[in-house]
Amino acid sequence: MTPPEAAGDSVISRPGLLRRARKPFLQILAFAAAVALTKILDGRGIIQAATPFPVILLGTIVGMTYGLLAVGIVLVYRSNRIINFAHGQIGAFGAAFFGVAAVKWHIPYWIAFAMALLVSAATAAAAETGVVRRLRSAPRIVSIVATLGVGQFLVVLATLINSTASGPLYPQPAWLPAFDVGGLRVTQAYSGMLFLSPLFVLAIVVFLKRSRFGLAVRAAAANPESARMSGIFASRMSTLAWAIAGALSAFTAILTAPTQGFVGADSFGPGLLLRALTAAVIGRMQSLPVALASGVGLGIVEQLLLWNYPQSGLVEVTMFLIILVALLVQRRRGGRDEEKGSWAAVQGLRALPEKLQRLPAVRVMGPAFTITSIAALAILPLFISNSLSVTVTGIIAFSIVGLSIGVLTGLGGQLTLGQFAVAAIGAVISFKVSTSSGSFLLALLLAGLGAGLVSVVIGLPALRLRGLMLTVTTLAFALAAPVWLLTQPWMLGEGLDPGKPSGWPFGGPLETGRDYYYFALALFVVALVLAWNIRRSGFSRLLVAIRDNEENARAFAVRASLVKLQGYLAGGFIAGIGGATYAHSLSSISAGSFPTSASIDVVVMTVLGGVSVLIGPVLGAIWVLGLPLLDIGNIGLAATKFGALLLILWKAGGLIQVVAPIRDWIVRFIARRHGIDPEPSHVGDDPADAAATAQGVRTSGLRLSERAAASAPPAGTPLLQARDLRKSFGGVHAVRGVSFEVRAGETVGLIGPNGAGKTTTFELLGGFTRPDTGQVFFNGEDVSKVGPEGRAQRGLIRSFQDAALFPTMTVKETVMLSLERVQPTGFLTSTLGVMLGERKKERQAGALIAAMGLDRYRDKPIQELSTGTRRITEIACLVALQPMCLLLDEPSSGVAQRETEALGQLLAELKRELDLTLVVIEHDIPLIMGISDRIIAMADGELIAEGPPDVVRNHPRVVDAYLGGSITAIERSGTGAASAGR
Ligand SMILES: Nc1ncnc2c1ncn2[C@@H]1O[C@H](COP(=O)(O)OP(=O)(O)OP(=O)(O)O)[C@@H](O)[C@H]1O
Repeated sequence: MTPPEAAGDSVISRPGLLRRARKPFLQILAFAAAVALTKILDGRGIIQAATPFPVILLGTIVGMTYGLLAVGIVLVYRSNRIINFAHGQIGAFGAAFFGVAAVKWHIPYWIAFAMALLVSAATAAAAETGVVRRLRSAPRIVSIVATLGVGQFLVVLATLINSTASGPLYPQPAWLPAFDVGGLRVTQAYSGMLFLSPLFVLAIVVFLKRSRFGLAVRAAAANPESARMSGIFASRMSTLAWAIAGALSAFTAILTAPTQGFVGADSFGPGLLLRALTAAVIGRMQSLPVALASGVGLGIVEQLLLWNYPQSGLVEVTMFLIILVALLVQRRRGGRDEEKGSWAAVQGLRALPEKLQRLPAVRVMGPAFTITSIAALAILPLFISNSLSVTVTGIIAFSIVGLSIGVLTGLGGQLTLGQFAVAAIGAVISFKVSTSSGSFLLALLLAGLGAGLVSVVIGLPALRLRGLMLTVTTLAFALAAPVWLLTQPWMLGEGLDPGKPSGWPFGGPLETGRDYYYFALALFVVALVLAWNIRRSGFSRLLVAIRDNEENARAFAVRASLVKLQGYLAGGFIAGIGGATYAHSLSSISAGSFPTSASIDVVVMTVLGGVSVLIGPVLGAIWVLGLPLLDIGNIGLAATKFGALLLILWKAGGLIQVVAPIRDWIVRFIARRHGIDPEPSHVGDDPADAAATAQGVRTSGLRLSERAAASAPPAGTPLLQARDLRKSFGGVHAVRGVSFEVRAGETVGLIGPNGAGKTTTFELLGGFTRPDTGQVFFNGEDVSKVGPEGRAQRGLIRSFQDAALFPTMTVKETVMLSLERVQPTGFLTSTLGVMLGERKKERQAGALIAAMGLDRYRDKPIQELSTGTRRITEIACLVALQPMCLLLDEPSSGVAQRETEALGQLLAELKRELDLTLVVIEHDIPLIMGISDRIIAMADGELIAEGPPDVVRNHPRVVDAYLGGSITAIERSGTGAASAGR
């Protein structure tokens, strides 16, 4: 086991004066660069006049607020790996409380101040325990959407408790000085920001660094698992981190309140959050001081821009660009801060067992439901007014954009918050093309393609860095689009009439709301078919595999980056169609038609409906946009605003989880009428049997018809070579100059105590980690610069210690995924619904599953299998991948002791059947000694012995490395794994 990358390095003290001095030095340098740049721009007349000092001072003060908020965002991110969208509102709520305490109850300023900080801290802690922690088994995006709900709730609550004390009426901090600098009046509140903020952050840093709690908070954030093992309650520490963040937010809000007009919903909405997020991103979501300093820097940049170009929307664009650049220059991070597939929690409809799926009555259920719904939609205009048709058209357009989120977020697992802005691009293109060419069909096609390309461009920076980076870039885009991009004269300018579809095949312009409604409905059906094609095709398998376990997908030769980009393209295309549908329904469109809130609403809507199913976004749109149409007054509003939050807390998978039992009930009814047991045997913890599998392999003649392109070299020739590989993680030298060679047809065992560097060596061989120095040769080719998927493509395939595979995919889907190496799925054919080769893959997967004795589990999701059965499934996948050389990482881990002998037989059988070369890491000494031709032993990152099992077994350095004990004794005791270092 290797520990997760230590998060939070930056506040943990680092040795060396130079290192410690580096950051402030860089900050001073950046400040000097900014001043120099200002001077240069000034000299060239790009900046209007010499920027007065007060502008910079104001920037510093405002920047402090961004910095403080950024610090809170980083704290929360480090604890739960989520972005808290209620962060600003939690502070605003504290500020509202402060208003009441200081003004109504006449409590002295600083006492009320302390009380307000406590209120916000408690609110944040409550949000963490009541909402975020409840949703911890669901994907992070659900928690994020829930924090949006918490934010909305708090805004309403804040307005309820305090609607009087705001703006100039709001108390200024007592005892602090107020003075003038040039034209700027530094009020008491500004003084507070300027002088108290650094002190407050300093106090927090000292608390985190010096106190027992602080240490625990950092330890829990860096590695919850090991923190728990050392007796720290990780969850309590994360509550504490939220509480600190809440207090910080209140601190900011109370001091900024007197400088603002009214502390309303928008004052703490996405705009403010984006500035804070930008600062947090520059701090790599890790470092508190860098986040604070960046916030100040951004404040100065903002004031400079506003001073020189008032009202131009340049601030948002600059933030967007800064985020892009900050992400692009950041080093690729280890993927270990990823969540492990928790998508099952939002699964809407469980896959039905195959024999049920085959029943005609069950088969027609889906299409019958869809056709009935569309027929109902088609006759709807007959019963509603023309203007209501226009409103319903809007719902349809939102649903189309929602479908695109279903693809990107539901399948791809990437949260996008800028999809309505992407839709806006589609709208503009559709307007331009239709007015210039007169062809609405061409306009729609180009609208989709253009929006798809924009979506790819926004996705690019987030491609390298996993986690929530797409969320950040897309949010920035959602903010920059309406205030700058769309207002440009070459986009929408002041606003324009988008025109109604006319010409072939529409006939005259679709003037009435009803006519247009049918057009929108037709586009909805097109988008629905596209999204459906994607969901049922091999392409969705690729997306889901990457979402569930990117590393493993790449080890299975899936080109993760390409697939993600294709996902962005497909999602963008559908959003573009949605944007065009929306635009032409209106009589005039402007930047204001595509507000940031629409991008966020459409995500909330999709998650609310059910992100994991096709119709989720439609259900969500009906709830969020349809309910308020009913004449039920505030109930409708309450249902959409707070109902959303409550619903997600109740069913993380959204509305679909509420209606799913209806489908299951109907299916059970049909099954019983056909005499089929609807609940097939519960096989979860009854593991597949390695001995039976070995027998199956022996008798089945496993070779699949297609062979991978490259053929294996003759036995005995060098196949895999490691040359002087070195890798350090910080101060840990995991691998120190390892060289060895594996010849075709060999089985090589890699042994060594815990932490010897075996897994890291595998990562280097497989291309998952770049070596500091050294090379890897495979089949005569230097593959050192080739990524894992490229190496897998060439036939060098690795397995993982935990055999986690793809938690939400079924055994059949997983095996079909591994057939992709030899029979790749086409992106275009998938989206167009041409399911070439799917049947064949299904047949081959079926045969392999049967040969491996996995028939009982074929429709079970991987996460419901025992480790032993997962191992066998993994081996089935490895066979389907048709490797030349297999790197197996502890194949016996999780397999019962009595099964390991059979496992050895199984591996030998596979090797013989498939002409494999094997490199195996094993702690089970009898097993590895039994199957290997040669053993390589490692300790402390170095190779300590190499040779036939008998020689290595008695090698003094090997004996020494195994805790000074005798490896033969370990072997005899039969508990190799336990005593060899576990
Ligand atoms: N990403 C990483 N960040 C920091 N340290 C790491 C990382 N990966 C590995 N290490 C460290 O490198 C050393 C070698 O780890 P590695 O997992 O390769 O050993 P191993 O022999 O495979 O051990 P095990 O048998 O427990 O799997 C360990 O000290 C580990 O803590």
